[in-house]
Amino acid sequence: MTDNPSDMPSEAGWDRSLALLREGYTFLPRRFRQYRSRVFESRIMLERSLCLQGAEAVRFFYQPDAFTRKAAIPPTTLKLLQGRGSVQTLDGAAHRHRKAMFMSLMTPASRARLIEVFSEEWLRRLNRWQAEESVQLLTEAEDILCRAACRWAGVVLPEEEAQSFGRDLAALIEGAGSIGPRNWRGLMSRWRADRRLRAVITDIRRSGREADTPAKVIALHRDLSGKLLDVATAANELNNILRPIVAIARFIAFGALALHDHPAWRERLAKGDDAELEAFTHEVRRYYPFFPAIAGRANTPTAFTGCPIPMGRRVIVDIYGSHRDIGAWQQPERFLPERFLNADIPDAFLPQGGGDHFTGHRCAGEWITIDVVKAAIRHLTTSMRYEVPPQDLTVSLRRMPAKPESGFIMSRVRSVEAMV
Ligand code: HEM
Repeated sequence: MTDNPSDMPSEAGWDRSLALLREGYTFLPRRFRQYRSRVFESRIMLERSLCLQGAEAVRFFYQPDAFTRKAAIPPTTLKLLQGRGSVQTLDGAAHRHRKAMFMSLMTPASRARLIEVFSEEWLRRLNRWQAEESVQLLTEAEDILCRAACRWAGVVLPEEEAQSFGRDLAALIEGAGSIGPRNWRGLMSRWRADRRLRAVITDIRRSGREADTPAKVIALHRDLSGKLLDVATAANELNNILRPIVAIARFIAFGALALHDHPAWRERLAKGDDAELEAFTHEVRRYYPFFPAIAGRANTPTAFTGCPIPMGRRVIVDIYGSHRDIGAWQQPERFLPERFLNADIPDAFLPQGGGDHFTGHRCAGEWITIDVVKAAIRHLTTSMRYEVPPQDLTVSLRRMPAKPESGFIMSRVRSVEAMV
């Protein structure tokens, strides 16, 4: 392990961005292994960047106010994900103030309401699935989640627009980890989604709608100087709760894959033990690849295990590799939900960031994600029966964001209710 600056491995030569795109989730872990170090320097996205892995790196990176997310990721990725002027691009008091607004949408009652509409949409769709020969879970879950998210947030969509809006939000996620056509499609979707959501914000402000929906909370939020957010920023923040809810479809598809690969767990979960369901959900978020890494820039000069980090230096924390780190996990290559039963959650677990939800940049929607994945797994194990026909269920580590290749196809879907 590297403990002093002179030992820090450094990749000399050319920029490694193309290698990163080619190697996907394996880019960082491969180099940590090769250098036998939890820190190395490389030139990525045209800039010297320090790459870190493991529990100590997570604790270091998530020290309060240590790293800004400003200009830390390429503009094309930022545009498809959090967007300019979003909570993620803020720091200090301005960040905490905006983050408090997001966290006010994450109360137990608000989360329960989302799960209620999610389950209604799922069961409605289940009726339709019974008439189909087969369905693809990933795209179906994206559509269900878009409808549920809009109902929960108070974004009213005519039926004929609901599906295309869901597709646009899904295209933002699909395009974020790539260059070329997938990214361009995402940019077009971004333009359409922005236009639609700006109209929603303007309408709420004009009509002064009564119900306290998340969309209204965002539309009427005031910054620290008491001013409403400009319409584009408010629409962007509304997108920042809708799009990531649609993104949960990936964890649902991975959850279905895990049930398929581990039938003993399907039986265990059908008994409805909440602690087991939660452990299974955490293991799905650990085991399967989603966000590969988190990037930030040092707010002040600092050092990691003796390696100096000048102010402004980009630091990249490896999520996928930290989830497979043998220093933090026993048998990390195996899918073992038991590891989360009656055990503290290790610091090296950061599928949605680390640190504090309220004061740091940790994902505002982590609790919602856990709730939704649990609800979906509950439906897959108790509300329905289905077959898994032959298909390509491989998960390519070169494709970001990853997914089961076939999107997880289910056939002969039957509602348990219809069977009794
Ligand atoms: C689908 C699963 C999700 C994944 C994998 C995910 C992942 C992440 C990650 C890695 C971060 C960055 C943390 C950092 O910069 O340190 C983040 C931030 C964020 N996420 Fe999520 N997220 C998910 C779902 C959600 C949901 C459902 C919502 C809202 C309903 C949400 C809203 C946000 C917001 C607002 C931020 C910015 C927080 C800040 O900068 O303070 N995410 N998420």
